[in-house]
Amino acid sequence: MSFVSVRNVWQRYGDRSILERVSVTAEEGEFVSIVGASGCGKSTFLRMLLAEERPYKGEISIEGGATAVEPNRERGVVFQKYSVFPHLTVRDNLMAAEGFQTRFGRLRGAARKEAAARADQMLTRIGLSHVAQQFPASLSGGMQQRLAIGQALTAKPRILLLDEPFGALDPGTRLQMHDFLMELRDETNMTVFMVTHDLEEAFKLGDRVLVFDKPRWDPQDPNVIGATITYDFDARHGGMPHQDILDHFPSLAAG
Ligand SMILES: Nc1ncnc2c1ncn2[C@@H]1O[C@H](COP(=O)(O)OP(=O)(O)OP(=O)(O)O)[C@@H](O)[C@H]1O
Repeated sequence: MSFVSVRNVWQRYGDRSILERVSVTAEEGEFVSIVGASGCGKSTFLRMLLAEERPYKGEISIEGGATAVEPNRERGVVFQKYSVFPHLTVRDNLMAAEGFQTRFGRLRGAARKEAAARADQMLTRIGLSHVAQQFPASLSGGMQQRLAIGQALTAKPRILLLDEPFGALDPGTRLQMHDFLMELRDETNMTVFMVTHDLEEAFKLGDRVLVFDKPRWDPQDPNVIGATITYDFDARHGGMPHQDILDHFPSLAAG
């Protein structure tokens, strides 16, 4: 039995077909990168893994059970896009992520002190110690992204969903965050699904790279056919280099 199993999943909004016949499995600890043209349903796929929305058709299961009825951190699925709370300071955001791991969602006494120490360590690792007492809205886009990643990672989820997590970062910070993510992944054996528009990043970080694309076009009505997984590349052991993919799928370069 696979850790994550997606079986013949379809999604529609009104009369628009977004995804169709999506089937894929992932083992625990796998890092799955997802690429594809803009608007082809990659974020929709992540939202269904989170159980934020239900598929129109088909089934998604995690460890053999259905995904949660509602987004639920206790199930161990965390989406970096939604993790930051605007009414909490940067430091409290990291503390709050730890709180989700406790049964009652609140840390007390010694546990709180230890969580505070870990939050401070995380602040150093993501380079936000100097803004610990500020609110997220006062941070730059790149800093907000770092906070979201730090917060999602603090929860040590079993499944981490990342939607273009490094998009707003300068190249140096981006490389640092890559290293940081890989370190934490090794420590926790979490399973990661990451959407990115950067093919090089997809192949560098991923064990696999899934390509979402429309298998065919209806020129009369482009909305009638949804996207699906057209390729599932092995990115380890010298899997197909991303340059070759660019040659085959120039549309991916445009993102
Ligand atoms: N709740 C919704 N209701 C109606 N349409 C939606 C909804 N969510 C997404 N869509 C539409 O579904 C399509 C797929 O959106 P989605 O965000 O999943 O694509 P994406 O591949 O992640 O795109 P991008 O790479 O640009 O982020 C888009 O055309 C979007 O406008």
